[in-house]
Amino acid sequence: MAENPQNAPHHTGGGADDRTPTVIVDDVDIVYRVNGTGGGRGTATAALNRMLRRKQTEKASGVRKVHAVKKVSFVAYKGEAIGLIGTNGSGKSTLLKAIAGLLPVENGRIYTGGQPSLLGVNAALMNDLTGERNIHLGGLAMGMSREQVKERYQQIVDFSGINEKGDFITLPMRTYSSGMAARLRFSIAAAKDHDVLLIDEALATGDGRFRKRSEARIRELRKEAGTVFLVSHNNKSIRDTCNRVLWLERGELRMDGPTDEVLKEYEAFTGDKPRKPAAKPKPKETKSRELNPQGTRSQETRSQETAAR
Ligand SMILES: Nc1ncnc2c1ncn2[C@@H]1O[C@H](COP(=O)(O)OP(=O)(O)OP(=O)(O)O)[C@@H](O)[C@H]1O
Repeated sequence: MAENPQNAPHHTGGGADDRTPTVIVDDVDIVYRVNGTGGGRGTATAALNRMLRRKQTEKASGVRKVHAVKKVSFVAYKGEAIGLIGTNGSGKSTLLKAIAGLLPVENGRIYTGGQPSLLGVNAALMNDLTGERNIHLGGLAMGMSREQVKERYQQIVDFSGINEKGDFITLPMRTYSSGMAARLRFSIAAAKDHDVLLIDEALATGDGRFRKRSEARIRELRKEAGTVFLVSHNNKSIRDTCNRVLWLERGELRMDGPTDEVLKEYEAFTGDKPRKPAAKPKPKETKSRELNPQGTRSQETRSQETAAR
């Protein structure tokens, strides 16, 4: 990597002693452009005007910008498993895609050491091909040799658990449930040792047993000196697998640090678990209500109020 990691902001997470950086995200903005949000049509004169006034072209032709990631900076190191959390639409998947090189950045730079692999619930496998063929093609697409794929084939099938309920691996993927397909995708990706593995909600679709297996594999991948990024709304999965958490909110990096510290703040923010136990309600005071940061009452406050009635 060309950039000097000293220039990048310091983070409080950690665990890796050798501190070899694998991903550097330096002051990155990512902007989507959505076409066709304006009037769209118009007269030939209006079209000519748009062409002549280039500065106004985007607005006039109905292109709307969505600023999905704003001035985000961090450095990821070998051996780290980093959870990306944040409420819906906060920019987690967008940032992951940009690290994978699938989205351009508007400003700033992303440097990666090694090849990042994005494993998402939408990762492309061929629906009309059997699970077996998809394992072969997926393995080759990730850069494994034919021999390596052959060698690991059975391990992938066993890990996925696809054949636990019958010989499904020789059936086309379109006959799989969404959970089965997600398991196969994860199993293919996890068969390879990755420099940087990016996982987007893949664990959400598997059942409890599969999730445990996957979490164990993520820990293994960390030990094998890779870096794992995990986007998830399941705080338990993040707690069990990650040593560091980045919290994005409205596209901005709100917190970066050790898992427990960040999750504690995040849970207080979302109202999942209030930071402090709520004070005992005074029976006659019905007007004052504890609000969480979104302005909604927390579950606990509500049940205390109900109990007080
Ligand atoms: N293809 C797209 N075109 C335009 N805007 C998009 C596109 N994809 C995402 N966005 C917008 O970018 C912002 C961030 O979206 P993103 O999917 O990265 O959030 P997220 O944190 O992964 O959300 P979730 O937890 O719901 O999956 C949102 O405002 C979303 O509407």
